[in-house]
Amino acid sequence: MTSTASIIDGKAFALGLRARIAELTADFAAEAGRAPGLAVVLVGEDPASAVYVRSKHKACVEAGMASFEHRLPADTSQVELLALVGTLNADDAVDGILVQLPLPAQIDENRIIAAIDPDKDVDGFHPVNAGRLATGLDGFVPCTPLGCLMLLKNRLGSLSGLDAVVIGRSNIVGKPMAALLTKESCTVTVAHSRTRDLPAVVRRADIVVAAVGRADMVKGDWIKPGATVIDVGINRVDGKLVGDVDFASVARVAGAITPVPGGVGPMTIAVLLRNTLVAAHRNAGVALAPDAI
Ligand SMILES: Nc1nc(=O)c2c([nH]1)NC[C@@H]1CN(c3ccc(C(=O)N[C@@H](CCC(=O)O)C(=O)O)cc3)C=[N+]21
Ligand SMILES: [Mg+2]
Repeated sequence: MTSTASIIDGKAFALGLRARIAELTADFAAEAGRAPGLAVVLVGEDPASAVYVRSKHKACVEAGMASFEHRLPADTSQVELLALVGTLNADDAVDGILVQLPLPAQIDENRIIAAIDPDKDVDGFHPVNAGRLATGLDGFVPCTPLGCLMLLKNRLGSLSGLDAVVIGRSNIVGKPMAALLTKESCTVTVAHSRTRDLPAVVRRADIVVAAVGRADMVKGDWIKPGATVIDVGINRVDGKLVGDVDFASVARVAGAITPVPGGVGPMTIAVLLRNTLVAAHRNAGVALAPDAI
């Protein structure tokens, strides 16, 4: 007999979150006399990046936030981009700054991230925010892992004591995801390209978060029956979007699974709005209840 996993509808969850954020945005605007503002910087013409930037802009406007888009040519120098970041850091209408990655080869991404005011770093990529997360201080948490955590808590309630395996160790997803799950009292394993017998490691997990960037890598026979599987992958194969998880085989074994598209991706954008709203409250000195979102 084959069972079928529940589908975790990230798109629906994200829409609910965005509606709640829109309400809180209106409250903020009434109190502060201005809308929260997000600046998004896109360097070059990468079509996938242009699509993401457009959906971020649309989500911002729908939530009642101000969206400032800056499109720079592909041959922009590092000095020019640093100057723009400096201008945005100093602009009181800008609560959050997002510089779309990847950047062209002549620009050092780490230099740009380090130049963003940590208190406007709504991506949570600045080393100060990574350090705050690692040490349990308030700061900005990267949008994708925080979105994954929200889906997990919505599905499972308490995560305390669960075995979690994060596949991938990037600064953007794997490392912050592991930190968040550790904070939730999971027993966390970070697996990666050098992990020996990855299927055996994944088979121990109650929670699997796949963030490796390899289409359909995680197979059904790696999954403990009933496990919750979060697929962070966004791979384009023959013009189609596919995750890091082989959905067909894993859905027969898992208890719940996120689809691609419609799973983690929409949560990333909703959390970006959430972080921008939090930044606006901090920058304007307006209180926001800790459990408001
Ligand atoms: N500084 C920076 N911050 C980012 O957060 C950032 C970035 N750079 N560079 C690129 C990645 C990628 N990313 C996604 C956002 C939304 C979807 C999303 O909404 N995906 C939809 C489908 C989109 C489609 O069909 O192409 C879904 O999964 O259902 C995906 C990916 C944010 N990123
Ligand atoms: Mg992000």
